[in-house]
Amino acid sequence: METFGVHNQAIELATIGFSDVRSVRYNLSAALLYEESIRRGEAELTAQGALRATTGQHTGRSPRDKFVVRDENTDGQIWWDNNKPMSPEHFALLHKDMLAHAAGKDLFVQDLVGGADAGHALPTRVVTEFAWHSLFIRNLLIRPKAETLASFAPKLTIIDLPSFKADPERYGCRTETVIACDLTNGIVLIAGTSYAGEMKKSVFTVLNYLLPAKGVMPMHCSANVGPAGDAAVFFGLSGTGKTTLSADPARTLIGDDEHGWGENGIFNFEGGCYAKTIRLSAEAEPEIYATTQRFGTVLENVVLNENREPDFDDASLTENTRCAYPMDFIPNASETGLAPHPKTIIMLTADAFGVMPPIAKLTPDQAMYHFLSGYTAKVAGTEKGVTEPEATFSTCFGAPFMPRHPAEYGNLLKELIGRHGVECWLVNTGWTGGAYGIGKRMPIKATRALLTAALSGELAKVELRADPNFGFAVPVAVEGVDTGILDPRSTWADKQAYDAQAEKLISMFIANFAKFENHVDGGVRDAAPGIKVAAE
Ligand SMILES: Nc1ncnc2c1ncn2[C@@H]1O[C@H](COP(=O)(O)OP(=O)(O)O)[C@@H](O)[C@H]1O
Ligand SMILES: C=C(OP(=O)(O)O)C(=O)O
Ligand SMILES: [Mn+2]
Repeated sequence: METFGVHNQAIELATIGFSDVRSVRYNLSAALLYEESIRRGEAELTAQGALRATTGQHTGRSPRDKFVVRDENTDGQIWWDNNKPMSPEHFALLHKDMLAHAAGKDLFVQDLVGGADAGHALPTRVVTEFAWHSLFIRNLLIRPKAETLASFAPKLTIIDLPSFKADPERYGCRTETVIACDLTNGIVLIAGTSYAGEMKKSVFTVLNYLLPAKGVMPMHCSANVGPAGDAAVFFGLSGTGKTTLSADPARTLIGDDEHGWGENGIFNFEGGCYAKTIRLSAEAEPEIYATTQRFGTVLENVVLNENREPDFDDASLTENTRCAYPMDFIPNASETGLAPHPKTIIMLTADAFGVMPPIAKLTPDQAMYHFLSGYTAKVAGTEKGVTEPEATFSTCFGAPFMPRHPAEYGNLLKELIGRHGVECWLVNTGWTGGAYGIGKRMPIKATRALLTAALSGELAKVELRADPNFGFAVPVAVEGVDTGILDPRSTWADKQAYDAQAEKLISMFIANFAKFENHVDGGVRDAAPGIKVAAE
């Protein structure tokens, strides 16, 4: 077996079961990974110097193909209603067959870290079949200092072999795609998908399992910090604006997707960002746009024209086009990934029903209600004639990544919000002036202006009114923002249609929350929508 690159000789791949691999390239830099990716025909250079790859059939995550090994350690810890169990025997067989599948192949290894707080860091080794996956994960996670690589000791190993097709009969999985997590031994196996996001969200899943046991709250959120040390976190499901809104020239970016909240404040799990690029505009998102026009960034499923220039309006491969870049490609990004205890929590939702106001102040009970609900709405987007949005309730704003019961995360968050006196806001980045199909998406400019006012403390001083459906407090007027958009009902031409839509959304919230009723106290139950109206 030929090996290249600096690494810990004591834990070469040969020592962890890869006996017949042809070559292993450890910790290659971006330039070398570009050369390897292009030479192998995995990816192409863009006109501006980014590296572009496509992923074939899978252009997003495969949550239904994700499994957690059920053993005596995990059995009592995992929320099995939300996680699919895999037997240790099935996992061992899958592991063995994947090791055998690697025979004769050239593999790539990156030794990286998940978790910027040294006290909670998870050294992670990522073994990939594709050179471009090696660059992706090198961009996304924290790169340890070069001089530490020779003694690197991973606590998590990810084996990512997209060309391995899993046999459901043999491994107890669902399709030929599988993401199998052995939380006890720190091994994640990824097969049958080339979507690079699976790797980063696997690290997140493992940290979401490990950290609550240490009293640290893991969060599916972006984070930034103002000049006065006023940190903010932005919870939200995919597409709600975590990445877009955390890139703010007036604030230092901490991270765009995954953070922990521990005794010293908040810390990024990652060392890079993974932004959506569909219809990306230089005007609305200048910092993110700039990352796509340079060496080092990975473009995933972005269509290139004949001059190899990206066409961000082309959704022919997927709506979920992406770019992946290290943190320092964003000007004003933190070098440490650390920030003080947050002053503000923003819960983002993209309400395609157009019912929710663009911003609302939440009491701690309302914050807990909305955290456990995890509401957003999906739009069909590409399907013609589909005007009806689909509600999604994903608890903790990230159910696919949460191995433990939501009450564990909820209780941790509640305690931290109380202890640090955190202000909470709900922000709707979705539709205004009608539901999807009739109204339009909230202008990014308006959302940014409202966030700036909330984060500066200015919004806490303005007059607030209670939303008749949800009970939370909505600003009546905000300087620099069109007053009309603050009251969603007033933006609808047809008020009866608004009321009917609101009623529908409320009943979905109530039906969804039934499973949490016995896990929360009366205050949180009373934060449900509709209740206030009925009582008055
Ligand atoms: N008002 C808005 N706020 C935030 N994003 C918006 C808004 N309007 C449109 N968008 C678009 O929605 C998408 C939000 O995606 P992103 O920030 O990547 O979400 P997340 O990181 O939460 O998955 C981006 O493509 C952005 O351009
Ligand atoms: C990487 C992802 O996260 P997000 O969409 O929240 O940015 C994903 O869902 O694949
Ligand atoms: Mn994101």
